[in-house]
Amino acid sequence: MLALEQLAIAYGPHTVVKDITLSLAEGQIGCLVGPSGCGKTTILRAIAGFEAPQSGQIRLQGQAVSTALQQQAPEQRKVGMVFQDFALFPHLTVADNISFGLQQHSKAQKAAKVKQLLQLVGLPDLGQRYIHQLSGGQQQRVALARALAPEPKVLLLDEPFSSLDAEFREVLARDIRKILKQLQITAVLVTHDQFEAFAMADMIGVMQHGQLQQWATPYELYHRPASRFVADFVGRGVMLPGVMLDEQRVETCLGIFRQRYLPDVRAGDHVDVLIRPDDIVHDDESAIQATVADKAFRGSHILYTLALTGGELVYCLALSHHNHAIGEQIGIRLDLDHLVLFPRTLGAVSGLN
Ligand SMILES: Nc1ncnc2c1ncn2[C@@H]1O[C@H](COP(=O)(O)OP(=O)(O)OP(=O)(O)O)[C@@H](O)[C@H]1O
Repeated sequence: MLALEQLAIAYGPHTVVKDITLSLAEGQIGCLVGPSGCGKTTILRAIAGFEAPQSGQIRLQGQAVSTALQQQAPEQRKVGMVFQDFALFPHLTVADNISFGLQQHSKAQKAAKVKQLLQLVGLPDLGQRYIHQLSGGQQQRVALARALAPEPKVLLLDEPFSSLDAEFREVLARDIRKILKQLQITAVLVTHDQFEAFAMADMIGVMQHGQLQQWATPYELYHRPASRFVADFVGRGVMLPGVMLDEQRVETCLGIFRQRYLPDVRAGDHVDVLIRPDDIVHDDESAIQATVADKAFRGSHILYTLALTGGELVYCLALSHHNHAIGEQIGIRLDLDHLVLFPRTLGAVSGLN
């Protein structure tokens, strides 16, 4: 449905998007995450038709719409956009905002469309309100309805939730995902917030310096990060130092772990093993003791920061009835489903994020 093939985009002499290849099937939701300035918005603008490629191409429904030589005009692409600041018209009602892009439709068609979309975004009774009479979340739903009104094939969402409260964002992201899935719309979301990406996306692309580091499902990205950068950027975790005993076994201060297929490592190599908070299990029976250095209450869980006897810090996600005070010693064991490790290179830091 949407394919970016070896896409590069430059502003003057600076190539800010480099060799991006990714694709989404019809109805799939993709998400681009990465540090500020890594090129996420530039990619959205190129898909919408506002930036021309330096090389490579963009295909929509099999047809090349952007190449270095030719550009289909933005209004012919059937691509809708939802922005961070909503960009709604304050002097128009909700209904008029939604029907704004439907100039060629009759009054009755517009009214029917507005009614259907208000229903879809969960605001059936708010058509006659003005924008300032709505909450931030309601405004974002109106912005979504307005973008959906012309029935786009692809919807682009640029940090659509960033002005909303953190706890509310994930809920809205889930709701919007349901709406997009119901309509089978292909969408690309740009966000800084990985939890928003997890809540909404089928596929996530992690970008750094204009390049795509990994394009994978949220599960794969979290459990099988392709690089140290992705491991650091997505989810919490620490890198625990280890030494390879042979090509399949690594020794760490939490024990010896084994896996059959590991990257190119040999006996004696120094590595960093990625440990997620859910890999560390609180176990009173365990001989391995750790000291609670910090704790964060998360409702059903407590996220502990634990100091191991050698001083290394790890996270542990424990059910919240396992309530321990800072300074207390608790038993832990490592429950690794699979090993993610990276060869230790000069300058690599193992630490918390
Ligand atoms: N119109 C422009 N002219 C020149 N350089 C630009 C222009 N727009 C963006 N850039 C540069 O291109 C790079 C990528 O910008 P882009 O807005 O795509 O990043 P981003 O990942 O979306 O960042 P953020 O998360 O901060 O929004 C940045 O270095 C930015 O300064």
